[in-house]
Amino acid sequence: MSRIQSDVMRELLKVYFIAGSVNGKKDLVSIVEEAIDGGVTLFQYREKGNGALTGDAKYELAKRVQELCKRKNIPFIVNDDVDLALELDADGVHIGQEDEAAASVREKIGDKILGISVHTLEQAQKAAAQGADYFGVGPIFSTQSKADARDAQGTALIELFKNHKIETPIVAIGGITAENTPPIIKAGADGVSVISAISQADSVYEAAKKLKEAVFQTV
Ligand SMILES: C=C1C=NC(C(F)(F)F)=NC1=N
Ligand SMILES: [Mg+2]
Repeated sequence: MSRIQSDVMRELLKVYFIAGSVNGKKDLVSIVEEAIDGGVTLFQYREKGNGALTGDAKYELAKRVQELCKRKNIPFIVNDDVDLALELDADGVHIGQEDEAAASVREKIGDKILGISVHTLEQAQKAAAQGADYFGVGPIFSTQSKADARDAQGTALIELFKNHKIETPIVAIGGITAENTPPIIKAGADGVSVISAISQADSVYEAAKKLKEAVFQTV
């Protein structure tokens, strides 16, 4: 296996759904199935926040969601927990600046997908040098999903990266909805990632479908 091509990565990032057991109104497997049927292109298992699962319960749920993603041909990414990603043979991991160093994660995961949250041009340049396959950039708008989120930054950082000819695929995150997606894509993001806009929707299927339309209708 070799590292993912950036044009393939850009396609996967179009509608990137992120969720764990605490984010939805019903069981995670049903939510993820509906989201994928609605048009989600990539899934990240992020088990975080009050009441988040740990240990065997976390492993069992992750395995069930991974099996669903396999059936639906959607890559399965694990947030933060590199050991869990390796145990499951997940398709990749996503890490933040305060998680394990990117170089050592790349060492452990081989050619799997490595996503890194970046908040400055310097962090982006460093992350690219350490083998990031994509950047998570945000929060674009204020978010309810991350207790320790930084201040909302709008699309400024996406535009800065594009002006500096950063080649690494970029997915925006933070308070994103179908309504506020067009300017994010226009600013140069390859896709949008969401938690609540899909996981908290009355119709998960419709929310995913609307988000996909918002991304693909923005030229
Ligand atoms: C904190 C995060 C920031 N960005 C992303 C992603 F959208 F995948 F890039 N995932 C996270 N868990
Ligand atoms: Mg993290």
